[in-house]
Amino acid sequence: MSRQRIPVVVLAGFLGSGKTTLLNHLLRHRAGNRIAVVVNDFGAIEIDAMTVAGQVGSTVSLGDGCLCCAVDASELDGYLELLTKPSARIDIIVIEASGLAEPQELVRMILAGDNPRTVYGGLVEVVDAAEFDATRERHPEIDRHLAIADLVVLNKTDRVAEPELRRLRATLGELSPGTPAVSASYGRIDPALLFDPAVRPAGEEKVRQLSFEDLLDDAGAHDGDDGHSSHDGHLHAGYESVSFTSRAPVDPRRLMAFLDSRPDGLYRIKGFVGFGAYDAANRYALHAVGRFLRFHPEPWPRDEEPGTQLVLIGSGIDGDALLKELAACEQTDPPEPAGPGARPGAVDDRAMWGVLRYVPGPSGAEDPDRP
Ligand SMILES: Nc1nc2c(ncn2[C@@H]2O[C@H](COP(=O)(O)OP(=O)(O)OP(=O)(O)O)[C@@H](O)[C@H]2O)c(=O)[nH]1
Repeated sequence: MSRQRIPVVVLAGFLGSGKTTLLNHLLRHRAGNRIAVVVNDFGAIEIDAMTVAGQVGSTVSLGDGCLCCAVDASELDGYLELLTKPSARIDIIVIEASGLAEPQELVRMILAGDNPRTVYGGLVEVVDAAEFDATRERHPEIDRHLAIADLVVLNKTDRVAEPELRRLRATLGELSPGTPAVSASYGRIDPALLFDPAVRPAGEEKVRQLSFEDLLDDAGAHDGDDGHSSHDGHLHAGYESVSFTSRAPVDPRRLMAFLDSRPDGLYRIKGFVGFGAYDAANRYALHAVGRFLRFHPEPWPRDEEPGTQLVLIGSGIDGDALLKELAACEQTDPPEPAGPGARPGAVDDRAMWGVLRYVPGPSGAEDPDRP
């Protein structure tokens, strides 16, 4: 089976919105993952959490200044090359955009990069609930950042009363239509929004030292997350996850119609799709984050029966309705035959065109949905 691509997540937000706090939270709750962080300044990152765990092998500091100014695309590619060396065994890369950096530039660089081991993992925009109006006045460009975000984290909700939060959520909904927004205090979002628990070879798990994370997890059983009270919100609050499994082949046109009209709030879709006779040799790894979508065909593993397995994650989504819509994508009729002159039994290739549009080419396809 081919090695999974490493998601590169961009973490953005204005000065003091809580990016570092959120990053530290992810580092402590990384579910066995090795996270590489690319930051301007290590000052506030809990290096202890990384070194005691001994699981974050590679970290790169970009020196002072705005990330986008400091790094051109070829330099960023170089860092990503380093961090994605198989020997580093990194599972996810988080790039913290400095307060003033234009996240759009960074996202473009990642999408334009030609590293076959990475995949865009989404732009997470952290918003300070208490300072949102003032920040918007000083930095109107925040509207632009929100418009291209894949996930909005409305942070510091502990500092704002519920009616005000409702107003903020409504404003975010207008500025970033369709983008899921999760509320948080101290950046405590569920890491499952961004990455999956690591699946490691059995031997490797045995040699893993007791990590800081394990200790925190033990403490968490008594004290609640991060030592804060557990009364102010369960980690899983604010989003929903549903799984779809089917042995029936999926109709490519129907699936594309479903994906093209995927509902507001559906943040991630991941898994594998089988298109039956339309491509019997391959399964298609599906990776969607926000409006970004990719398919990666790969041969079916020898011991695996063809089928489709997808996980959908979002906030404010109707899980049952989504599962019904996916079930309606199953092929009910025999595949359309190819036109006259084709070999007997051949199916109509055109059915797959919509899917193939999202398969990266040899030079790494630009996302058709991005400006
Ligand atoms: N009350 C409250 N304070 C928070 C929350 N999240 C972060 N803070 C505090 O806000 C301050 C700024 O948080 P950081 O995580 O450093 O913010 P940042 O976005 O990384 O800041 P820069 O790196 O300066 O852009 C710190 O003092 C945090 O402890 C929250 O949800 N509630």
